[in-house]
Amino acid sequence: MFELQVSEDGSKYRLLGVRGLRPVRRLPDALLIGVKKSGTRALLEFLRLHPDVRAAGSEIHFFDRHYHKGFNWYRKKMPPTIEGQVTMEKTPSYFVTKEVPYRVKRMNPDTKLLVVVRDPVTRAVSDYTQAASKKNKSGMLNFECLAFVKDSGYNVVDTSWGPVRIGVYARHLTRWLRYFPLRQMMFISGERLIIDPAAEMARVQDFLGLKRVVTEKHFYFNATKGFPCLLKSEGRSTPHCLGKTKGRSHPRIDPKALEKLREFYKPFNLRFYQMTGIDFGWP
Ligand SMILES: Nc1ncnc2c1ncn2[C@@H]1O[C@H](COP(=O)(O)OS(=O)(=O)O)[C@@H](OP(=O)(O)O)[C@H]1O
Repeated sequence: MFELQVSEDGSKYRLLGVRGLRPVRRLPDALLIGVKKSGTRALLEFLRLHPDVRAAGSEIHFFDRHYHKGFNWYRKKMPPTIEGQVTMEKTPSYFVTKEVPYRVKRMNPDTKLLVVVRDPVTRAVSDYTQAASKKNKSGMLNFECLAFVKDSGYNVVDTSWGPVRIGVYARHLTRWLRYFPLRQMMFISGERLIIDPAAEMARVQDFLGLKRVVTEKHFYFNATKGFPCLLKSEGRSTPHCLGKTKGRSHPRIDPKALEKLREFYKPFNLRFYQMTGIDFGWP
């Protein structure tokens, strides 16, 4: 029951003690790969309530931006864990970045992959709302101008615009399925995560092989915020909600533009339902 660990330079051996009792930084067992603006922060915060889950707090962007720094750099960004605990990281851009599936497979072909998805139309509006909140408002075109090709009268969707492109989930998933079997991926409805977080958490904990510790007793619905919030969590004795950048009010968008965007997404959504075997029920 003693563990030998190779030191950083690979030359010396050190006796660590009883296997698994000393917390060490490990590469993630599970990744929350997306999708941006679908509820990824909420899911990660809910998972962190579990004593057997340890997750990096911020988005590390290893597989899309820092890959050249190597796996050891990435490992050092992870929280220390003891054996049996699940190490996690979330970076929502992983789902839509071409190179990422291959790189994750190289790290560990058994990595479990979690994907939160939300109606791509509201997701696009949420993405736009975030971008607009960062810019000075006068410098930002309105949603309708950005989502459609100029002078097309809402008839041609601009698929090169990030907030639109990200929502074509079937296309991104096709890439992941070249490297990972579907059974290694779990899809979580962003809508259900708001309506019934405990039920979604039960499924997620099962998928990760964890005891169902996070249950309805951890949540309450905060009517002012309009979202489920947490009754208690590690290091906090008082109830709290996610920050004010989560659950922003969205601008009014021309209903005709929204309708056209819904039409655009329909075949991709149906394809996504077929691929995952889940009907997400988006209008
Ligand atoms: N419990 C709870 N509290 C607050 N917000 C919640 C919650 N559950 C899901 N959501 C939805 O999460 C949306 C933000 O998604 P992400 O966390 O994935 O955004 S990000 O990609 O990390 O920026 C955010 O989008 P907006 O409503 O557009 O701000 C929320 O709708």
